[in-house]
Amino acid sequence: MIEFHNVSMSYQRDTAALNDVSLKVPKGDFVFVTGSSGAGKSTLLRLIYGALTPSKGQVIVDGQNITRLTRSQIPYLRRNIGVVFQDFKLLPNRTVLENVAITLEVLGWGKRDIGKKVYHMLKQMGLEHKINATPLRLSGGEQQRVALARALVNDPKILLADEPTGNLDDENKEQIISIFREANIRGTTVVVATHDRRVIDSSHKRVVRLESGRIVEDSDVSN
Ligand SMILES: Nc1ncnc2c1ncn2[C@@H]1O[C@H](COP(=O)(O)OP(=O)(O)OP(=O)(O)O)[C@@H](O)[C@H]1O
Repeated sequence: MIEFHNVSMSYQRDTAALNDVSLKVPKGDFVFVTGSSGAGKSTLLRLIYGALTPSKGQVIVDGQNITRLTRSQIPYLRRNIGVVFQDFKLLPNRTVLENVAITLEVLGWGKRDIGKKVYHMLKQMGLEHKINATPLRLSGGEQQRVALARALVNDPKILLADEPTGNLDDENKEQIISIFREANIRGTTVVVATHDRRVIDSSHKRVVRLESGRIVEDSDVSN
């Protein structure tokens, strides 16, 4: 589903954010990417959804070499990828319902189907009573669940999440991780960047550890 072949990425000359990274994430896998601040976790995720192109090497996502995609092809790649950003990136002046509906509007869904699907998704997230609230009136955990609902509402092939449990308490963390697990059981390939040791240890999933832009540990023996 996701393949990195000798990928290097430099934002500035002479400093590599990723250095000769090779990695395979098969369809249906669940992987934590960990490492200290600045290790390259966000860079690795950005390369998967085509926000960056590698300075060297190839990135293959869902059979497509993203290095070769034109700018106009990137939105088509992203239709299959749900992304949860470190800072949520919710639209502050839109309601919870509108924030989640955007994913389906972009895909051209009809209004009635959007309403049904979004309500169902928000109910699953325990947010049905907040559909008309705006994000600033929500707690951090609730905002995170709205961001997750937006990323998952179209059942994407891939879910990418950057530090999704950052400022959450244990109860909220557990809730977020179980949403990832359920999406994974439904067939979504999940890649989560986190430095949260407790979340990783309690999940018993594959762990890829980066240090200074290189993979220094991969718990998957087949890689
Ligand atoms: N937009 C940018 N311009 C220049 N350098 C950048 C940029 N984004 C990241 N970097 C550098 O690339 C390296 C990897 O950064 P990245 O954000 O991928 O790390 P990270 O592991 O996600 O860190 P964190 O846990 O703090 O989010 C760091 O040295 C960082 O300073």
